[in-house]
Amino acid sequence: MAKQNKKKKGAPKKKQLQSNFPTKKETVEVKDGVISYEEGITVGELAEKLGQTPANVIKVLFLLGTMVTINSALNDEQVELICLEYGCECEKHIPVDEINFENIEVVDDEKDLQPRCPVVTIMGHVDHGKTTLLDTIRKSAVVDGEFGGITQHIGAYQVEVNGKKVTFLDTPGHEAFTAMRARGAQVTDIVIIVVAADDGVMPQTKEAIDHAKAAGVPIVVAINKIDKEGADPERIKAEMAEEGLLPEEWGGDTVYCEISAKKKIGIEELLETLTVVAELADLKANPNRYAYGSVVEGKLDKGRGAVATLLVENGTLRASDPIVVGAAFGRVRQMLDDKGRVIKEALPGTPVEITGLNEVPVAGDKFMVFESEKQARSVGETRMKAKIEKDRNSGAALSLDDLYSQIKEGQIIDLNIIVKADVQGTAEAVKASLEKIDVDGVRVNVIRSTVGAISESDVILASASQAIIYGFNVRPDAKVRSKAEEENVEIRLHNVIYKMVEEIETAMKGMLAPEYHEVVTGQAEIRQVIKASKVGNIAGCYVTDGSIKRNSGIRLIRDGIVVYEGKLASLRRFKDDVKEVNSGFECGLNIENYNDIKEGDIIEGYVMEEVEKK
Ligand SMILES: Nc1nc2c(ncn2[C@@H]2O[C@H](COP(=O)(O)OP(=O)(O)OP(=O)(O)O)[C@@H](O)[C@H]2O)c(=O)[nH]1
Repeated sequence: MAKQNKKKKGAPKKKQLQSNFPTKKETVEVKDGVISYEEGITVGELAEKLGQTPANVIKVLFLLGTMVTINSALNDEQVELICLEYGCECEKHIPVDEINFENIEVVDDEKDLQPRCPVVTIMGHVDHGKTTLLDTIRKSAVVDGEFGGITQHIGAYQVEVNGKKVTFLDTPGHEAFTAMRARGAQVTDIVIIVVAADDGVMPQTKEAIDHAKAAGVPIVVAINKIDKEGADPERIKAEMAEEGLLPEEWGGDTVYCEISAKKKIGIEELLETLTVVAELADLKANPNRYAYGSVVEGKLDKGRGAVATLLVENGTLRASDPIVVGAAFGRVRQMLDDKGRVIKEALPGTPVEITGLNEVPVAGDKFMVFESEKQARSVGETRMKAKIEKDRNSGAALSLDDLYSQIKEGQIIDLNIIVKADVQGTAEAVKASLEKIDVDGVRVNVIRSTVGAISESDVILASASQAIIYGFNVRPDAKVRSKAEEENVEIRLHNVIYKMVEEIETAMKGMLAPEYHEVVTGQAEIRQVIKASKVGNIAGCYVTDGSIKRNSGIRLIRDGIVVYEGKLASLRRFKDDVKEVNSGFECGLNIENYNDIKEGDIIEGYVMEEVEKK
């Protein structure tokens, strides 16, 4: 026993981690003259596929300055070079299991399993006290003096009850729960259904019961607001019993706790009950494997880029792990726990916030850690392509300008739209407003509505489905803009929903005749921030694209998000005021009435040009 206690807790070394994928090799269809290979192919294996001796293959690489042996694993570039030498094409094969990792069934050996903490969701009718209960529990967990009581919102948090951890999903209500389940993510182990003692079983209480039952998870009923006058817990029990949740004391098997979330009555008992229910559920996981799990929340952060809250379901997640999350990929750059502390590893049942992904994933997406970054990248890219393919909406679409002429021709037109916004709420609001547009002959299809900067994958999807991209408080960078030009994809940028709707409606009615339209003149990158007492912060910039004009409008962009829109207060080269600075030159500038600039920010200049009426 003593020996066990001494055993170092936490995760084993990387080398000892188990893979999440079955080891059996798939049979791969062989095409003439094309060598199919998988990640980690060795010199010997490739030689055999090419019908060469390993010595020949070793020689090819030797002549290129690389020493290998028969058992060395080759990277993609080396495989390509060798195949080229023998006049063959090569094609990397990624096993289906890896691409569709949602479907793999990981089976752990009983001996590897260790108890893990439960994940709890709180559901119940409006105003019955879900949010108050979540807050009270969160605060109850903060030990005096610990981190000054600071907790950050990452979508989930953990508390400790008698030395055992319990994870709470921080989004009350069953919408989040259902959305996750609809995406195949069942992360909740226990559901607390909150019922107000002075109210009773209401429609959403019933819905919550249905959802919990459908998910097959244990239910704990929290009768809340027992401090209130008119509170009648016995009546609640009777009403809940009618819904099939017979209390233990009445001979059933549902545990009831009487609490006041506001007055902090019965909270400890409720938490203890959760640990007991969790123990009965015998929740276990294997920390000795590569991590996988689900996304609780995804967002685009102004300073940190794509940020995701992940819940580790099995395995151990560690900083710098190569990871695929939904269709995004990257390396876990920074990993924070729910208290905002940087951590190096996260065990099963733990919620963490990570950065380092190339796109923002959505709640319910699955994540999987891979053994190499290259593997993560190829799986991520394949999944992105598949996602684009899936999102692709058939049907002809068009640019806003020629919408009317097509409507006049009497065709029913599909106007495909991709919405990108800085926050989830806006993305949803924009999507909803667009879908409400009602003009004869036009069907508005929002084919993608996500949070994040406008990316190349959006342009590719737009090009494939002839869609228009609408950006809300987000901007394409120069690379994305040139890709859009190349693909003839229209990107329209707005920050007021009704104006966007108006624009589309007028276009539909054939009245789209903008007097002016915006032309981006160029972009500059802030390389240095110089503090000057009189005029505020001066941005030392390098013009990366086009030109920046003294009199133009400007936008300040940070990680693809517009943080400010306004005018320049000055534009200088060395000590002289200038009218324009071209690409490849440095300049100093400051923004009228705005000081919060940072190194790495992008200044985008634009002018309004009159458009000839057609
Ligand atoms: N007296 C009393 N009031 C409570 C208690 N718990 C919550 N309340 C109050 O009830 C109201 C609703 O509580 P919320 O926690 O916002 O309820 P909710 O279920 O999260 O509501 P929605 O987010 O709208 O679904 C608030 O005014 C709370 O202060 C309690 O134990 N006793």
